[in-house]
Amino acid sequence: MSAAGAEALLTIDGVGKRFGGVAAVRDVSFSVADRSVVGLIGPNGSGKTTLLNIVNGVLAPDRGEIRLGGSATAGRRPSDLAALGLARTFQAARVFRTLTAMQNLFVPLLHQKALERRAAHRRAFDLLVFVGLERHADRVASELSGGQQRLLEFARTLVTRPRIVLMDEPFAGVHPQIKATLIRCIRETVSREGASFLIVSHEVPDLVAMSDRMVCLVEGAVAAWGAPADVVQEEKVIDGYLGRSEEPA
Ligand SMILES: Nc1ncnc2c1ncn2[C@@H]1O[C@H](COP(=O)(O)OP(=O)(O)OP(=O)(O)O)[C@@H](O)[C@H]1O
Repeated sequence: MSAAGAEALLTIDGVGKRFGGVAAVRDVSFSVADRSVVGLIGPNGSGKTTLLNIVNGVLAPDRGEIRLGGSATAGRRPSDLAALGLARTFQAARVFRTLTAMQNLFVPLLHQKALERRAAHRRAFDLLVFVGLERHADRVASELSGGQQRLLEFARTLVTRPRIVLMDEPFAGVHPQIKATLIRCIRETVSREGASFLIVSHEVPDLVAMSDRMVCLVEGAVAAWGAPADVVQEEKVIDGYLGRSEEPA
């Protein structure tokens, strides 16, 4: 059995990626279990987004393997991986700006042929209620605040009932109240829908509080992996990312 674990939903095993002379990701292994939240931390330029892009199928790794639900993802395009249950949110929220909040959820639902119109409408509204945007159902997405667009983007990822959601900096620049809503929605999606999350964030205390496992990358390599409270106390994580607080003389 590899260090990354045998029964995980997502397994990242010995993955590496170079851009010319830069080793952006170096021999990275960890896993995301079913129904769990994994927090991914590390300083700027440590390879977090590159790793998400590899998991998502946007970039091909130079070495190593990724398995989703037991199947190797090599050679699969992002759309194939989405069909296998992988969803993603981005640093800048991606919504259909000219559609209303309701239409943002309803339109992708209609593409799921199994759902008839009335059922799609009900599910779209339920998702709006879930993220607390029901009062804004008829507002065009571009008129929503940045934080509200982030909640809408999150609701959109749930439309397909993903098994795992990759999130890149979901809390950056977001009002504390919206952040609290997002954290509640993430945890409830784990418990209600059985989904898992891999979340990149610099908001370390929030990530420690909400994650089941954490991994820290420093210069593209895993500096620590394990229980959040342990990871943030690792020497390599303190030296490479968090720094030390001033101690009284
Ligand atoms: N397309 C690319 N071409 C060349 N170098 C790249 C490319 N993408 C990323 N890099 C380099 O790879 C390294 C890792 O970058 P990456 O964006 O993955 O880090 P990050 O941890 O996500 O950073 P941040 O926290 O600032 O978003 C950096 O040195 C970056 O400059």
